[in-house]
Amino acid sequence: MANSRPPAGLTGLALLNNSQYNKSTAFTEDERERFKLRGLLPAAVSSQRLQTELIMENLRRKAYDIERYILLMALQQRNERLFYRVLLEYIEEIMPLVYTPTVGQACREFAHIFRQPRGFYITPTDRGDIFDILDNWPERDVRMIVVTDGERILGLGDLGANGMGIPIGKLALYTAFAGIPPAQCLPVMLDVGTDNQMLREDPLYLGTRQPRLRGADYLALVDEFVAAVQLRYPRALIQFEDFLTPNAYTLLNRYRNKALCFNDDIQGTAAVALAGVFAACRTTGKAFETLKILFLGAGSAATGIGDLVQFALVAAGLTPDQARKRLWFADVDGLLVAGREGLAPHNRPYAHDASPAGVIEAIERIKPQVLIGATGSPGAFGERIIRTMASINERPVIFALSNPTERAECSAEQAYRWSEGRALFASGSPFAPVLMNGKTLKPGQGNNAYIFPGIGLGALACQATRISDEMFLKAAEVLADSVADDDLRQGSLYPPLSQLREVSLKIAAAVAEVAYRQGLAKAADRDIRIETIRAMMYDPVY
Ligand SMILES: O=C([O-])CC(=O)C(=O)O
Ligand SMILES: [Mg+2]
Repeated sequence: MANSRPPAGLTGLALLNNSQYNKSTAFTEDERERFKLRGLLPAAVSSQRLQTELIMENLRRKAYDIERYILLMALQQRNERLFYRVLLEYIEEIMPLVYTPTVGQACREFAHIFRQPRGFYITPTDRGDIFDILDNWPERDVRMIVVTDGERILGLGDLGANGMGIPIGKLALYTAFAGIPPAQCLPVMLDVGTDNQMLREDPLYLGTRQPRLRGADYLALVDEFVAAVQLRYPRALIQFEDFLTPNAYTLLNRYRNKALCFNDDIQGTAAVALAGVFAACRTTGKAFETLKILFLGAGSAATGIGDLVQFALVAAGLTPDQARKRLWFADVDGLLVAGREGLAPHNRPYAHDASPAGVIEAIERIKPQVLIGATGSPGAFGERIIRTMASINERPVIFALSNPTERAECSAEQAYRWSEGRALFASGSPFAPVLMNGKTLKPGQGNNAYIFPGIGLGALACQATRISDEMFLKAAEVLADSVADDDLRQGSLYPPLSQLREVSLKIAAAVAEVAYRQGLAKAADRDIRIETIRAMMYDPVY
């Protein structure tokens, strides 16, 4: 879908200041005449190609990634199509700047690098008015909403209203990889306060300067938000992002059967991890249903993966009980076993009858083929843990999923070094290839960016009414099947980022198919071929 001509009457400086239609120096002679731009631009007529190179030249001149982030956000504010063109053409270089890891730093410093508002902010004082104030948003056809309350931003903790960088970054990926038009995307910050004292004391902090709203008042605010969205934007999909675990589960369970929504950290991360496990089976030759998996971390990402793996094991023929018994969880205090005090509800199904054990002892006892970290705790995979995994597995599968890079459980280099290059390693944030014994090993990026754009696109394409577990399982299968044998040989369990748009399309078509099969699709036209969906996608070319 090419972005069309400016609406009648949008001319002159107003056109140059409109990020959706601005082409800046690339307006042709003819357009300059028609749109009253003569005199407002230097004489040379540029092209989007040349402008792309200009952006890259300026970007590479900067000394810090945070400066590059600021440059790219400014570009997004003034020339949307150029921003997305740059992102798509230089994806390996740009994605780590607008997404993890740099977006993590951008959130930390959000108030200090603030230039212009973007997205929609809701505070406790808006109680009772949310439907009305949503009318202030200029777009009438919002389809994709990413909302956070900032309490668990990546592995960085409570960043309050600074967390707005995350919905903005996720939606940029929705447009780039799923072709959701920017005008249909809405980033939302539920600014219910922060318990991060340092932020509240920062004079530049831009959020509500009060302790977090909790309990019934919190739920009432989120209820009102979801209801207001359903009324204002009945076709919109709500993606919950970076909520702290208890709220993440509470909200998912509260709305999943009432609204078109999902939680990316629970369900998106689960599907990307499951896809990595499927792909690893292709390398190791082990049957998926014979695997045992140990999770380090007992938050929403870890148990989200556990729940989807269990679902997949049952789909592969195991009973729920047999499936659960293959999955073990540990945290800093060791194995989560039955009878341990203070177990959260989402952990209980996986707290098996066993004696307590530290992580190393647990690995020796359980002999898992797969170790998955979602702890937010850097260095959680120390040398002994990796070596123990490597001593019991020819090809140990090691996922260090915490973000950003500085929070990863171990680095790619460590996983390879401590396993003599045998580990099948993936991480949530990018790591550079590693040279080991003359062979280049390319770690894959096991990030939910491989999943959520396709889920969203598929759901919107068929006007899904709900997002189901089957959709995530299917997405994981499609993603695993998209990994080329060559990539597997180099150690990557995921396709290269450059294939994200194609992968998202394949996932979207598969998700729409599942939706029809499950009676969860409203669109009358059942023509869900990839080409039909491709034709709906936003194309940032002028
Ligand atoms: O944003 C990312 O890179 C992945 C993610 O959802 C998280 O770490 O919370
Ligand atoms: Mg997240």
